[in-house]
Amino acid sequence: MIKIFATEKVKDIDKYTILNMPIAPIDLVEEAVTAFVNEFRNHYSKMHRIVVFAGQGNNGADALGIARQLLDESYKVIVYLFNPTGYLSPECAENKRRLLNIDQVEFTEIRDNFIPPYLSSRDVVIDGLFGSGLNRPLSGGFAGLVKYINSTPAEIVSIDIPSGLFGEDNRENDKDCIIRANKTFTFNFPKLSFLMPENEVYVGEWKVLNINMHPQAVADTPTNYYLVTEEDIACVFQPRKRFTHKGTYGHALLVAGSRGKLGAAQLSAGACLRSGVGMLTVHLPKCGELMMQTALPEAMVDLDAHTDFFTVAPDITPYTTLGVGPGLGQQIETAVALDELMSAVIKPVVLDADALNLIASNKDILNKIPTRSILTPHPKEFDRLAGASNSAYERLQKAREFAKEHRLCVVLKDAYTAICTSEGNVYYSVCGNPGMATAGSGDVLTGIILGLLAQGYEPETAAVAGVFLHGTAGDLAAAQWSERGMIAGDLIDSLGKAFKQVI
Ligand SMILES: NC(=O)C1=CN([C@@H]2O[C@H](COP(=O)(O)OP(=O)(O)OC[C@H]3O[C@@H](n4cnc5c(N)ncnc54)[C@H](OP(=O)(O)O)[C@@H]3O)[C@@H](O)[C@H]2O)[C@H](O)CC1
Ligand SMILES: [K+]
Repeated sequence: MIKIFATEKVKDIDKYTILNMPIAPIDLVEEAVTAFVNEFRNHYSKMHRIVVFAGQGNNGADALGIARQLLDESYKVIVYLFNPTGYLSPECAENKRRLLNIDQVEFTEIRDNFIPPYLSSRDVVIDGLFGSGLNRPLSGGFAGLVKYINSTPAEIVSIDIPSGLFGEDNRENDKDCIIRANKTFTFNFPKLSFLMPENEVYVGEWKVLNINMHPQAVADTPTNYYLVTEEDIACVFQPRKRFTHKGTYGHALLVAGSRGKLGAAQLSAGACLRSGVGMLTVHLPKCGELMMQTALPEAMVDLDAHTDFFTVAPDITPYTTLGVGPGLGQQIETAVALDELMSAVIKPVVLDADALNLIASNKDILNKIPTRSILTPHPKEFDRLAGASNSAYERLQKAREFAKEHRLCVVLKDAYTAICTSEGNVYYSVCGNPGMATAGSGDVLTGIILGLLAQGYEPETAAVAGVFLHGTAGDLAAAQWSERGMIAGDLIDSLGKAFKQVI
């Protein structure tokens, strides 16, 4: 897991690193500078003019160091250092001194008035005005400068974080006074704000660059936010032992489908079967029998009394666990049957789609859901459950509270899906792609998580690993069929390869 720290915690990690590595602050900056230049070189040739904007703190120190290293490599660079208060951090002052050692460097230090340079689409701006030390929204001259840079056609690359953007909560920020970068190269871990859809316009494409941090400081510094890596998922899975049988791997019950939405049941069931489950029974309205038995001979079918939708809670004794929701519909009889079903279960279940919509309009059911159950809402479904939010950040905080209050695991689906556990932790998966924004994709995720839960994985593990495998399958499907050409069924077809890649 990569820990995602609040920006103020980074300072503590820096301090610990400087004291215990030991490494001098100026050398830490130089590491950041080298990491940035190594990445920058891969994207921008010497054909571009590089215009560096540096601030007074260590983000500015990075910027001045980057200017120096790029000049050493014969890039054409001009540098503006903004120093309205006349104070530079020690590392910034030292990097200014080192930069000025270079003959004929084009360097301007601005104390008050500033006439901005003309910037064309061939220029690349390096934004090193403010980094993790930003402590209030930009105003005055800095706000004007940021607005000017944004108004030009120049490409913008931000150091660590776009200037003006906070690392976490931007609800109170002035949205016009934030650099709109094309790329952000950030140090050691993504900032939480990078994972919010509303900030994509500022962050652009982002990449984490590793610089030395003391491992003990990283290990000891607490956080509630984590980025899941392939290695984390690889070690979750136990090898399947030779002397095992289908009973070893659980018997899942999927309650899904209604007339016109039977495909959701089929997709979810297919994904569940491809996730290593021992047996799967699908509880369906009568109209789904032929389709399910034909499309998925591996699945067993348990028929509802009704022809078109779910009306009678099945006996759950034979099953290890159950998943409810894909394509279920929202009939009153379905709500009653769901209520009955939730009253009968005691072990964690997976709830998705219409199961969540029914719960949103019949909140009593919420109290009947077994603790540590997994809910997989997309943003609109979550808003129906917990009330509307003005931003993804606000929704995330609500999802954390909701998960803690109801002792559930909330999988908030989005470009970067957040898994919020009842302990208040959030696990992010950043694999997957916009090709997965297609009908049935969520049904597939429900099936995967159900399959893992039935095999006995802890609910939070099943949720995290399920989301990761789903995203990996999505990336494999996009590689084969393209983001536009892929459909949800391709995710199921790619699941086997996803397991092979991850484990
Ligand atoms: N481990 C790492 O990740 C490393 C990161 N590095 C780089 O260092 C910066 C963080 O540097 P820091 O000096 O802490 O902060 P900033 O450069 O962002 O600037 C802070 C100064 O800015 C002033 N400030 C804050 N908000 C505003 C504002 N809205 N308007 C004007 N001025 C503002 C603040 O001073 P005040 O006294 O006015 O509050 C600070 O002086 C990190 O982002 C990386 O780029 C290192 O290179 C090494 C390790
Ligand atoms: K910056």
